[in-house]
Amino acid sequence: MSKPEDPKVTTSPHIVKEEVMAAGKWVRLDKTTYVDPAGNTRTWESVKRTTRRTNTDADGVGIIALLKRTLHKDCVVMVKQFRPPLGCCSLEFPAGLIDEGETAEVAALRELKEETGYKGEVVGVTPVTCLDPGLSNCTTQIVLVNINGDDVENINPTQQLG
Ligand SMILES: Nc1nc(=O)[nH]c2c1ncn2[C@H]1C[C@H](O)[C@@H](COP(=O)(O)OP(=O)(O)O)O1
Repeated sequence: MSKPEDPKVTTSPHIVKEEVMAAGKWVRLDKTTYVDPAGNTRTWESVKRTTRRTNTDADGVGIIALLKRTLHKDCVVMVKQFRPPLGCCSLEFPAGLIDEGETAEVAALRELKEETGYKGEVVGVTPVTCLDPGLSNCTTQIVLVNINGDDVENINPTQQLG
């Protein structure tokens, strides 16, 4: 039993090792062994994407795109798509993985064009965020984009999905 005069043990939490439990083409499941802040060695089941590019901290981008047109209220552009992990359609911000050599800004404009047909202009980018850190190290940057809806290129936008 510790006595009041005992020095308090402090530990910087850290990873000890990661073992692959299952691996697919897009994601893998790791057993992560780590030391917690109290100094206890524990394990955690962690999901990781296999596709993260070199020289980037973010796996993907989410795009908040504002469609601006003369004599119209501004609209936020959303996409509806079937999401296999959910087993149903999801209404969501346009999004996608960052390709090799792309910045978050470049990836955002490419994904916006592919998913909505709109040509946009980047007006802001967030730092890297992790949306579900208890499950996965998957990270995202949110990119803010304006779309000039009066531009002739944006009058009849067409998805360009592969
Ligand atoms: N977790 C995934 N499982 C898959 O079987 N396939 C996946 C996963 N994540 C991405 N992909 C595939 C699906 C697309 O062909 C490409 C690009 O995806 P992304 O850029 O993320 O675009 P969205 O489908 O709009 O998210 O990767």
